[in-house]
Amino acid sequence: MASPGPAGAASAAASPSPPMQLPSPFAELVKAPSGLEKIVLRGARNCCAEIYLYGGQVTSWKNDNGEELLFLSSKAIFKPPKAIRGGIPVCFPQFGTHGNLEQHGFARNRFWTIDNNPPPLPVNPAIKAFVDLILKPSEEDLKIWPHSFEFRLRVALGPSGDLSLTSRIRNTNTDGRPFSYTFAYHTYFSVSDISEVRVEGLETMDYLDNLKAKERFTEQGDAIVFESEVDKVYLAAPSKIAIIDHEKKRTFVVTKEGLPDAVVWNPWDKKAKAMQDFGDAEYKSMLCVEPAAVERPITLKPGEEWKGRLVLSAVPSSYCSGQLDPLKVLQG
Ligand SMILES: O=P(O)(O)OC[C@H]1O[C@@H](O)[C@H](O)[C@@H](O)[C@@H]1O
Repeated sequence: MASPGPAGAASAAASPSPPMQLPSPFAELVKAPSGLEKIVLRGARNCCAEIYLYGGQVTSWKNDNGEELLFLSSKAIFKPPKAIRGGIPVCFPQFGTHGNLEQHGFARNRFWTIDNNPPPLPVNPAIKAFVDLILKPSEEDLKIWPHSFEFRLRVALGPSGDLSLTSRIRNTNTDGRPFSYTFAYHTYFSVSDISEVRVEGLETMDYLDNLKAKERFTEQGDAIVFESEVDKVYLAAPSKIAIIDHEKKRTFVVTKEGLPDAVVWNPWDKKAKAMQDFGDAEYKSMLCVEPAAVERPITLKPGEEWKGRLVLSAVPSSYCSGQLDPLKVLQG
């Protein structure tokens, strides 16, 4: 019996193409109105997630009640070479301007394919909705970043609605050369009102301020609140960070593995207006908290593989009129 081919082959086939077989019966490949293909993962009740092959990018994550938890700009452009504004773009092999490549590297504006036969990954057997994607460099990519790699990304929706992204990057250079890269899961959270949001877990951390020529500072002892533009790379941040949305009475818990740093970004009003693919007032309803490896690039020798994981959960905040217990959120 013939095994299903890779998604790239399916998308290149003459239309109408037969429905693509995905390993999970809870995953479906559909064509978005833009013409781009996306995978829809369906979890319990109304939980679901959407992942575009373009950018290997998660663009939607909904909870039990079908409420959207990620921010996606109403002005997002679903057309290469522009990266999709919102969701979870993957920044690789460069975060920001930390190198000579285009801002945030090229993985976010390349077409990924479905990997129907990935190397085994230890998984929670309760996870039924998942998809594995893969990105390999094209001839053009090799001209701008002369390294051969395999980047495997698994996106999974857990039984309680948690969203996990697991990246495995392997150096497949055949000339014996190592390579180094920086990385981020550029996660855009949807929030009720940025002035009602605070971030816990980054207090007292050192950070590089992108608004001050990447100079190093130390954060004060209080939770982070937002009153103006923020663009900071927190160094050696803890593995759990909480984003508390008082108005929505919702807390996002961000758990990261293999990613020492965490970027916090909100463009605020002036920068929002300057961005073509972002609404003027949309800065009020989003916040980026991005597990990352920025300060110290990751180096892989040929044959070596790196793993970096992000798990997102959204829980009702116990906050009413008193203080939320940050330890409960961060440890619980
Ligand atoms: O507009 P882009 O390339 O998607 O980047 C958005 C922002 O992404 C953040 O991660 C960076 O820290 C910011 O400096 C940057 O402005």
